[in-house]
Amino acid sequence: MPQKSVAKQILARSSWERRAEEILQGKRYNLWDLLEERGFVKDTAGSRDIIREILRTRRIGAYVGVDPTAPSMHVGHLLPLMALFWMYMHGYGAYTLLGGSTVKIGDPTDRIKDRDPIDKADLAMNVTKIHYQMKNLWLNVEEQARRFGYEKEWAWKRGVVNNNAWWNKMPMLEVLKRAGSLRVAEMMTRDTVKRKMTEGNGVSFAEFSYPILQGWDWWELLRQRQVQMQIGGSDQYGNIVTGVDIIKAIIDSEPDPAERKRRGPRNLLDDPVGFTVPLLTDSSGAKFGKSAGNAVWLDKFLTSSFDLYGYFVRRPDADVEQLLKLFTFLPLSEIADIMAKQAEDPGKRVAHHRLAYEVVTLVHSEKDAKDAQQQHQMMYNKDSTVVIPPPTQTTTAETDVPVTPVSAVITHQNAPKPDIKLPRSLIFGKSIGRILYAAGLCESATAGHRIAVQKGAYIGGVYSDGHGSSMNAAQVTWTPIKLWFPQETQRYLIDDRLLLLRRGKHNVRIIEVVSDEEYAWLGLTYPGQPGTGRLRVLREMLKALKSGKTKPDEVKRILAEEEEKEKKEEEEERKKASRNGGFILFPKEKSPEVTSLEKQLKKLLSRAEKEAKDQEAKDQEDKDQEAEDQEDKDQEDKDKEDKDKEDKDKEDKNKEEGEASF
Ligand SMILES: Nc1ncnc2c1ncn2[C@@H]1O[C@H](COP(=O)(O)OP(=O)(O)OP(=O)(O)O)[C@@H](O)[C@H]1O
Ligand SMILES: N[C@@H](Cc1ccc(O)cc1)C(=O)O
Repeated sequence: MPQKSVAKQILARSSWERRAEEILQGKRYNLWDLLEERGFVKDTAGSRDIIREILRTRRIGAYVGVDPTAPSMHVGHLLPLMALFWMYMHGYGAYTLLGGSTVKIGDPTDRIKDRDPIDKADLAMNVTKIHYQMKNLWLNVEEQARRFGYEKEWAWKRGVVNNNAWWNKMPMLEVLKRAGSLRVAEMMTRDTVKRKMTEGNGVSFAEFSYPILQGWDWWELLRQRQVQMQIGGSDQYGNIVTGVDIIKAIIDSEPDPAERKRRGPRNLLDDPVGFTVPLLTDSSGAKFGKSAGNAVWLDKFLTSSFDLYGYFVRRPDADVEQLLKLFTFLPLSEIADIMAKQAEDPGKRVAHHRLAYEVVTLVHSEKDAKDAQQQHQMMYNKDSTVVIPPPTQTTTAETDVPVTPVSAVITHQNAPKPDIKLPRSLIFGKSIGRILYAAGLCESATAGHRIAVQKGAYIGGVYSDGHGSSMNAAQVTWTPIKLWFPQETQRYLIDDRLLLLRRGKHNVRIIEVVSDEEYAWLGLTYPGQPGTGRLRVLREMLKALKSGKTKPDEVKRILAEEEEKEKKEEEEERKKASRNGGFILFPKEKSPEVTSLEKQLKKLLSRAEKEAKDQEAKDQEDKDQEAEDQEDKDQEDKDKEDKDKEDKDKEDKNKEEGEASF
């Protein structure tokens, strides 16, 4: 090991020892106390005192595992993850494990019915999506740590691991040899096993083995990264306890005498430990998650920032304080201040808005949180003030706060789906640059080509050479995209319907390839679709004409302008293409929809023109008639006036004559 690294490690160790001492003297808090005070700890595997002591004295690692049974994690997952994030921010190793192998068996915990097997394309999609979701979440945690004043040190460690990494090459014999001494009687007493045997269709060998796989994962992480702790939802208690037993069995069966010597006699502080967090449930008490179909997803494509924000703003008043403790990094003293403000005017839901803001900031971004807050303010909250929090710079000591149970009311049911649909003709016939543009991974087809030349984008899956090479769906491999011929792209299709593209490190698109008919029927268009600009304009014009909002002349003018613009753009693209090395440019073609719309518009235009002319003539007729009527009326009035005057003159004259005769 290089000297510099050794020196750093010695420094990190001595600072940890100093810190342990300060905790002992009460100058610092123990992270375990923070986790308990905030309500994260439900059950423990290992005694609380031992766990507390382990956390004080050792910079251990911890992990939370997630099986990719859906293309996104949900708000329920965030609960054990928040405990893990706290550990990271206090200097412990923190890892999220993606169950690329365990998902193929499926955790039977708390289920009576068998899980439906997951198909290859869905698995590849889920693994990819959750992998990048975890990575992005970690980047956001990094930012939140800074925002809340936790200073990152060299020794902070975090990571995303897929259990494929060991299961793909693990001989069964090795598992049986090392973990085989585990007694099954204990495992037979687990609730899930008992219930499946009495109320369900029995327990399969694979299901029975699931906790062993999970326990072995933990062992691998302990061996490779000092992960001594596992965290999970409270349904995971049985698996965590079995994991502890498996690890002990594996250690006891160590065949290497040197390793046995190195380990020495078992020390309680070396034992694997774990804890479960309370389960986030819906109002009926059902676990909030995929299987119950009541999940609020963390993926923006499945639950928008606006909806995620809305979900937290709608939590019952009685839950909001506890949710602030569980789902935010706000110090308890600040939460107390927020709750005091909330009590002054509960109608303003200051605490709810702060909770929503913090969660969206962590899961999506601060900008998304600000936008969502503004939108909510505009839509629902016209005259109430919503607090946009200033960036927090410091933490304050955590204090004792009683824990209340959390109940969550579910308002959402979102079905998982790929990010985007694209038509077959594009994937099978167009250049990769156009596909990148269509997938929203760059701002133009030309930029897409440039990215391909510079190898800045990747395609997921395994290149099929046509000789039966198949992919391991739970392990997506990425190949740099080159400026290849269009036919090349289709070879990366998974199950003939899914394409995975990535630009840079984290920008991933999961594309479902559908037939052109389905695409047209759904009324979808993609950026750069031939004739799309025209299609949109034609549709708009047709609507405007039908509603009578726009005159035919105006429509003609707009159409001519649009045509001119398209011509210019095409010319520009052609020039750029030849400047950049002259890659293949596909001629723009008119789609059948454009042709049919043009026909409809033409018909409608000529009808509208005729109607406009008729209307004009009618208007003129009406005008003439009106003028005539007015003339007649004027004449009538004049005649009446003349007659009245004549009558009055006559009357006056008679009056004068009468007066004279008296
Ligand atoms: N509602 C929840 N509250 C707290 N923790 C949860 C919740 N849902 C999931 N978790 C925890 O997140 C981790 C990963 O869970 P998992 O991947 O099995 O998701 P899940 O939603 O429980 O899946 P499924 O519904 O398919 O069983 C586990 O530790 C699990 O206990
Ligand atoms: N069994 C866990 C997921 C998991 C998978 C593998 C692990 O090593 C840990 C956890 C669940 O279903 O919630």
